[in-house]
Amino acid sequence: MAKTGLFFGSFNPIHVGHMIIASYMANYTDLDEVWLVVSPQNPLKNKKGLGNMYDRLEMARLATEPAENIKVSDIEFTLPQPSYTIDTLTYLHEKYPAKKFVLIMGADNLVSLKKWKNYEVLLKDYSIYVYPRPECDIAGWEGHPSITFTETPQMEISSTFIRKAFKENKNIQFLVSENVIAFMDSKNMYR
Ligand SMILES: Nc1ncnc2c1ncn2[C@@H]1O[C@H](COP(=O)(O)OP(=O)(O)OP(=O)(O)O)[C@@H](O)[C@H]1O
Ligand SMILES: O=C(O)c1ccc[n+]([C@@H]2O[C@H](COP(=O)([O-])O)[C@@H](O)[C@H]2O)c1
Repeated sequence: MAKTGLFFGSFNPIHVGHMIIASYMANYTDLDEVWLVVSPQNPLKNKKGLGNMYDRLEMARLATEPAENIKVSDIEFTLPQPSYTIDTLTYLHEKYPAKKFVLIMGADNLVSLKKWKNYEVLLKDYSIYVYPRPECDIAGWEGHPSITFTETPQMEISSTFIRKAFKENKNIQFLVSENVIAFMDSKNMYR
């Protein structure tokens, strides 16, 4: 059964930090592929400054185009908003019965997982691959049967940083793919 890792995010825009994680999970774990699931709106985040979801999807597609085992998904675009991960997983499970879905998340998300909708069901029914984030205390989660801690390399960068830098006309050449920068320019995004 194909094992597919799901990496959820706003990707506003996608940056090298996201790409390192997707690439590590797709090539250095037992996952066969990774899907970047573009969230129309994160249930715990403010909508202000959020780029159009189709533009965010296109940027994620452009950035991952060269990687055969990384794909992008717009599955949450048609589901009720804000998108709760458990609802998306349930939907995907029904739509793709031949795939085994694994949730990918940062240690920062693990710390707040108990605030997520139906997190007990999520932990009971799905495996979660966790990548490290600085200063995140994962105490209490060690040895949990559904959780695998990975040694994903870390790159401290955020989309917020990228949007600000781009607005100020600073160089983001090695932080965002060239074709994504061209797309942001052509659409006059984040200015
Ligand atoms: N540099 C990074 N290293 C590891 N994980 C990251 C990094 N940046 C973001 N993530 C994680 O990737 C997922 C998707 O991120 P998201 O699209 O919300 O980006 P972000 O860079 O945190 O955005 P923003 O700055 O707009 O809040 C989240 O779980 C987030 O914690
Ligand atoms: O399901 C939930 O209750 C829930 C609560 C917060 C976040 N999420 C998911 O986690 C993803 C990453 O969140 P964040 O805050 O680290 O960007 C986000 O895109 C959502 O899909 C999900």
